[in-house]
Amino acid sequence: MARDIVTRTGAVGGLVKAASLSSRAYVTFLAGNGDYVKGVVGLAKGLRKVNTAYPLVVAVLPDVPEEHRQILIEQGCIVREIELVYPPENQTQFAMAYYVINYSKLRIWEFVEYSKMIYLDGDIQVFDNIDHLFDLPNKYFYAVMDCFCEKTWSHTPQFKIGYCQQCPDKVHWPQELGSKPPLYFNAGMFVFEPSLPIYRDLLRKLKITTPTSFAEQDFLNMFFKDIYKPIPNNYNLVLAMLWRHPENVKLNEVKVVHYCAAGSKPWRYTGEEENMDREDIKMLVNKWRDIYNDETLNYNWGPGRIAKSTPALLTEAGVVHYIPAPSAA
Ligand SMILES: O=c1ccn([C@@H]2O[C@H](COP(=O)(O)OP(=O)(O)O)[C@@H](O)[C@H]2O)c(=O)[nH]1
Ligand SMILES: OC[C@H]1O[C@H](O[C@@H]2[C@@H](O)[C@H](O)[C@@H](O)[C@H](O)[C@@H]2O)[C@H](O)[C@@H](O)[C@H]1O
Ligand SMILES: [Mn+2]
Repeated sequence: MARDIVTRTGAVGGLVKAASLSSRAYVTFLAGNGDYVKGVVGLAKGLRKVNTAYPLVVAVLPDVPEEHRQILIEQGCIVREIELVYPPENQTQFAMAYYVINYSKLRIWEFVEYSKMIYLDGDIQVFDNIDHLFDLPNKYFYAVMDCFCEKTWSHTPQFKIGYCQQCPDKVHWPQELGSKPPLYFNAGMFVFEPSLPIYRDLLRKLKITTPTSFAEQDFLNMFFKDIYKPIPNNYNLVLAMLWRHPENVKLNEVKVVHYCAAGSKPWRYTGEEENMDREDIKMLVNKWRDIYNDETLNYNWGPGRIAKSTPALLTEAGVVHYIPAPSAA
């Protein structure tokens, strides 16, 4: 492939193009001026801890303040501003009101300077190296299957009859409901190839698609249903799996944890919500915090210049804001 490009577009252009075609990166998404920036800092440090060979790109909406962008740059992230993507006018009750901003995740298909990317939500942590996923065959969309058993799914036929793709033999899909729903992925983590034609097709189709409760996750499932390939739960442990399908979880083999259950965001965890007093949840929250607070995982800018510590987690006196001073070096 790279050789073809060099002959077609001349040596220099071709080499540059070939180089970019082989470039890979992790990418996450950050919106607002709230505390999700801590999630992204934790993710950056977690990827460093597992010695990934690839950078972390952060797609930020315009409302992410300069102070937060600086914190991310300080931690070695590549910060790229993206524009908001509005869903079509709708009366949809999203499962979470703020899901409306999640459509902006679609902008990452425009990052064509990368040949392959792994998208990770800001509330995800990577505890084992997953760089090998970049070598999965191209032209497919890889992600972990979601679970339909949380009450966030109570509006769906699956939930109402107790059907879940995580245990398809427990409650069979009844004929009278028509064909079984296609395999459905959690959009907190996926392996994809940026592409302008796909990007344009996504935005064009979004304009004519009625939004539904899981916002861009539902839309991405519709859009990629013909090329979606499930990967093992170990690559995106949706926390609810621990109490909904414990038989499908081997905690010591889990590589990626997705803190998406209500009350589980480690940077604001109090332990008060349902299931949050479980020992496995407490262990996973502490694992995330250990990485977040580990100063040795701060970005190393070279001799004598290590990134300063990250914004402190909630302290008794409330959040301690950290504003990185411009470096002397
Ligand atoms: O105020 C917000 C809400 C969401 N997000 C981003 O959007 C992703 C999806 O939202 P969330 O993870 O909360 O959804 P869940 O996976 O819990 O349903 C987050 O991980 C962040 O990357 C953000 O940056 N700021
Ligand atoms: O905007 C829709 C969101 O939908 C997904 O979260 C949901 C979903 O996984 C449900 O199945 C769970 O029950 C629920 O807890 C969880 O929040 C993605 O994680 C997130 O990135 C984002 O796409
Ligand atoms: Mn999430």
